[in-house]
Amino acid sequence: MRQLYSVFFSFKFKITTLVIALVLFAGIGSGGISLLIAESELRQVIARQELSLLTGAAAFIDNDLQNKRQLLKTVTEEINERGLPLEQIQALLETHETLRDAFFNVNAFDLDGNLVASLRDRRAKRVNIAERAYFKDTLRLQEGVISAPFKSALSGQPVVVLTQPLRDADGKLTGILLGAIDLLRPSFSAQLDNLRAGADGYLFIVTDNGVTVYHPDKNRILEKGDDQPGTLTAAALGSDEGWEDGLLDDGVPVLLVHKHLRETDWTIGLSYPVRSAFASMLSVRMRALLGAAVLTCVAGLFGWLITKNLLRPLGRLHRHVEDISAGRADISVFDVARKDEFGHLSRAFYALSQRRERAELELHRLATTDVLTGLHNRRMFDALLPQALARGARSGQPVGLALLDIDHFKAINDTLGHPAGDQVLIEFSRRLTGAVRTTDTVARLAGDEFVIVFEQLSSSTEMDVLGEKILAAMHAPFQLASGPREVRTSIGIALTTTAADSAEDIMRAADQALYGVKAAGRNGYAINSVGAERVVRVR
Ligand SMILES: Nc1nc2c(ncn2[C@@H]2O[C@H](COP(=O)(O)OP(=O)(O)OP(=O)(O)O)[C@@H](O)[C@H]2O)c(=O)[nH]1
Repeated sequence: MRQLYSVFFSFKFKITTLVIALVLFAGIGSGGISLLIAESELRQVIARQELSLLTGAAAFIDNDLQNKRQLLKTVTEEINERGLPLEQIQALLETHETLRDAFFNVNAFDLDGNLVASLRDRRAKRVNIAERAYFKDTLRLQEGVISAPFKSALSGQPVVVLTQPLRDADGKLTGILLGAIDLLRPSFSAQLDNLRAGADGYLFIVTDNGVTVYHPDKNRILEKGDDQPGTLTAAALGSDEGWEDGLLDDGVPVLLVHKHLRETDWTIGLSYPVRSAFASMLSVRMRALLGAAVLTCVAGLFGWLITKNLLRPLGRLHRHVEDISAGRADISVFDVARKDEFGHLSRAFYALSQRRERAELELHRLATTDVLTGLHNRRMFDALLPQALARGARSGQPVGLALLDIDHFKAINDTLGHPAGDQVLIEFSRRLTGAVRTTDTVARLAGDEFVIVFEQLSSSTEMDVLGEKILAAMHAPFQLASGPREVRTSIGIALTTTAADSAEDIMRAADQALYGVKAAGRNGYAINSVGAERVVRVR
């Protein structure tokens, strides 16, 4: 749990999360923008494609209406030119086979709107169309019109009629000729039924009043469509041609393409569900999302590996600091040659550690050195003596220890003052150090008490020479500020006899020897062996 917690808060985790977030942002951002652009382009392409399909359908209907109108006009002109009375029109109509193909029925009406001829049924019931708008319009305009779709009184079918005015030889109106188109008959709708947009798109035709002229669902023919803003009808009637987004009654989003017909006030529309219109785009989108997800995973993995690799020097630096703190390594492990930030950090740590090491050394020096003389102090001596004894025990060579006390030092202090006493102590130390080998250990124990440890003694007589040498070193008067001063010293020397002799043993023996020298009048040395009861007075 704790490990998991530290992973979450690790720099590595944060960087990796950042990398993934950036990749996601960039991926989704650029992918999304590309998809949007592509979708918008594709929408234009599809809409244009559908509009061209619709233009073809519109041209077909326009041509069909024009041909029918032309046919009706030709028959009307023939009637008018021949000055045929209304009662002879029935016979003439029956001679024109093409009328049967073009129209569901062709009728003639007199000026009162009464039926006078019917191509398909001579005995058709005598209907009156005087109140029909297309009848009135034809008489008023004295030219042919196309009616709004309506339910035929004769056939009961939804129809649209084309009219032409009939005239006598003098050019006076005598009635109208009317060609009916059955909106449910294949001759009108078959071609449109075949024109479909995809599997679930369809064509429809509405009049300017929003009445449905054609719809694949035949029940909707003659229905007045909802022309509220946002509906298919409103969109279709909105402009001459174009495309826009729409919604079906059941909320299905559709691409709506529409075009106004040339021959009449109808608009042909095409409703194409977005789902199938953009099926290829949607599949591209899915694949793009999948690709982005895979890319994100791969980027995350690479981000993790790269971050891990990049941060490796930081981990090493951390381990080095820990190792140095624990004393397992020294500061040379820092990689100060690196040129990057980790190099800067390593160099900073190196410098910091160097300063700390120097401070520690200084602290150690202060703790183990006698400030006045610069010799080892008592603490250091206590540490060094057992080491020297251990070395002697290993090599089998005796260890010698000389304990020194300046004779009547108190008198120097008392007569010449403390600073003169200090001067004597300093000069005494200098001469003492000069009289012995550099490998011998010289320390100031306290006040005017000094000690020397001798190692690797070749013979016990060597200590005699050393005693003499020290006495001789002090022989010349000390040059003090107050003038020259004789300084003498008493030396008690002890020698180890067995490897088991301890620091206390040899100190005690040296002390005994020193006591002996003092008792004998000072300014001399005596040698004692550890374990011996008698001090051998030498001088
Ligand atoms: N100037 C000076 N005096 C010190 C220092 N440390 C201790 N003393 C003095 O050294 C003297 C040591 O006196 P002792 O060793 O007891 O007396 P002594 O006169 O040497 O007598 P013997 O050793 O018996 O000859 C004392 O008076 C201390 O005050 C120091 O650092 N500087």
